[in-house]
Amino acid sequence: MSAVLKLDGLAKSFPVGKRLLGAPRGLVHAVQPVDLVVAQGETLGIVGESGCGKSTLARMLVGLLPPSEGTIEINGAPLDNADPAEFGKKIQYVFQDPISSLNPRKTIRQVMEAPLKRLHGLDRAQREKRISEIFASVNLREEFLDRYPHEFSGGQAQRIGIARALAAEAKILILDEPVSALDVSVQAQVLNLLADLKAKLGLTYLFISHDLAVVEAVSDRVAVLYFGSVVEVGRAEDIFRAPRHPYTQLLARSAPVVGRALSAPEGKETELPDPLNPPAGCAFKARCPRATEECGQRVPKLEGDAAHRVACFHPLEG
Ligand SMILES: Nc1ncnc2c1ncn2[C@@H]1O[C@H](COP(=O)(O)OP(=O)(O)OP(=O)(O)O)[C@@H](O)[C@H]1O
Repeated sequence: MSAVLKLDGLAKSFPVGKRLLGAPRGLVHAVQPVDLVVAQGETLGIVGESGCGKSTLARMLVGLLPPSEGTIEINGAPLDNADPAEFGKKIQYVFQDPISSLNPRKTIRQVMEAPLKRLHGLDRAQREKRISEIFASVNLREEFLDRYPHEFSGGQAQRIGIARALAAEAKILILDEPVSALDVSVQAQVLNLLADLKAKLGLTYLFISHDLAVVEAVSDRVAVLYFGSVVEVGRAEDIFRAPRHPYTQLLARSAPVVGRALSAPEGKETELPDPLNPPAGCAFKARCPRATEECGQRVPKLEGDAAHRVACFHPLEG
């Protein structure tokens, strides 16, 4: 497996309750040190409930947030946080709601031209040619180029979001809930388009979603996030059919229907722990049917073979 993306101890904490002078009142550990390797051409799904750190992880990966710790490597070279253009050529972000991520006063042509000028220094004729090619590849008509973001339906807007990401010529796309805001019929079209583009252009995807059915359908492997940590990672079919972490099992049971959002699973407690006062030991123990005293004493490490790793002292048989 050739690793195209490698995260080493990548973590983010936010100081909260900052006083004018002096130290903050506390730290929210939004993402605890994460180690992950993504292979060339792979789709890695990232699932977890609201608040588990998905967006924070995604924003670090595209250089929108500096990590507190750890490194991001692409093809063996660490990314330099101080050089956003370099980031942009390697990793791009596709937002859940592309319309609100676009400047409402810019035409789609201006939106598309920006990365071609800034990242690749193309002249006008080269830009026009490239935009035509990209628009054809995402099945958008060129007459759309002179319109403004609000003039598009959800599905068209998401194609524009994808087209903009492709303009940077990055080979890794972070897809953050890319179809969650779309009707189910349009979701399928956008997912098919993403699959075609991946095959044609040799892309690698990180697909973030709280919709387990979608993640299962598109992912080769899946990482399950809980309270800022990866608690299980493995092949998609193993994660959903033979989960080893009790949290993954609860998730899989709580979202059996296509398109159904991942709701807080039923357990002893349904709340995530307080991020300002994280519990000792395993963060899932208060909700876990298998918890023992040991779980309150130490934090379980992500262990297992390369194909399937789980952070649990009492994993299921799978
Ligand atoms: N700028 C910030 N300052 C303080 N805390 C933050 C900040 N951004 C995120 N957090 C906290 O970090 C944790 C992870 O948030 P994050 O938005 O990454 O989760 P998420 O899984 O993407 O949730 P959602 O699906 O609701 O977007 C949460 O406890 C959140 O409150």
